[in-house]
Amino acid sequence: MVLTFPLLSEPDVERARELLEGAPWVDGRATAGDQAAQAKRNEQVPGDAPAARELQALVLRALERSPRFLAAALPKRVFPPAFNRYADEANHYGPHVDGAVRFAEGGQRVRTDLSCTVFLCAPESYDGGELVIHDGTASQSVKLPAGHAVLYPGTSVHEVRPVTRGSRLASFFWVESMVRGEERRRLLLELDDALTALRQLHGESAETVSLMGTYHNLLRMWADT
Ligand SMILES: O=C(O)CCC(=O)C(=O)O
Ligand SMILES: [Fe+2]
Repeated sequence: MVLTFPLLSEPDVERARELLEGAPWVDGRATAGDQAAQAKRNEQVPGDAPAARELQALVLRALERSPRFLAAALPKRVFPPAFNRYADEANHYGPHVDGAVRFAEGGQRVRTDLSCTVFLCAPESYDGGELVIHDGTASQSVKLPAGHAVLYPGTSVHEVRPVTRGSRLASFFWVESMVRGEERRRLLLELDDALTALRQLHGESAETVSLMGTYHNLLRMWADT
């Protein structure tokens, strides 16, 4: 499932762009595995740079307050958000898969059940730069307004198309979910969404309480906390 949703406020996006303008940038290949490094031509901010630290906190705060993210990802651990730029010669990331387990600073391991990109530039300000997610036989091309996020299966082959004008700034990170398995997460999200819609239509009732119980009992059965 590929899900898009607004995440960062306008002031957050502005602050992010301001910090990234003055941040140090290094070759993105430094953090890629062998296959991905061959496909990767972008730049990233080192994770320990002060700008990255402030921005990580900004993105994590927004994630904690996003009902859509919480309902879809059912997060157990979030890898510290990283920041990338595609422009000029370092302008694309060819088809690749993300490593199944990422090692964060301090030795924490995060299984990459879900991948997320938060777009930080207005789509009109650059050409190209679509994130293309290949899911079996179907492909989905995603280019979102500044501050919007896309959450997609960590299992997918994906790529960032060349940026041919301007530059594309983004935050990207991975999420280990409490619920293992895309299908289970999708069922829970569908149930959650249907329940919210039912409540809006008819208010709370014995039936919505009962369905709410079913949701939590499924989550209790599947969650690994
Ligand atoms: O820039 C993006 O949207 C995705 C980055 C990516 O796929 C990666 O760093 O593994
Ligand atoms: Fe990737």
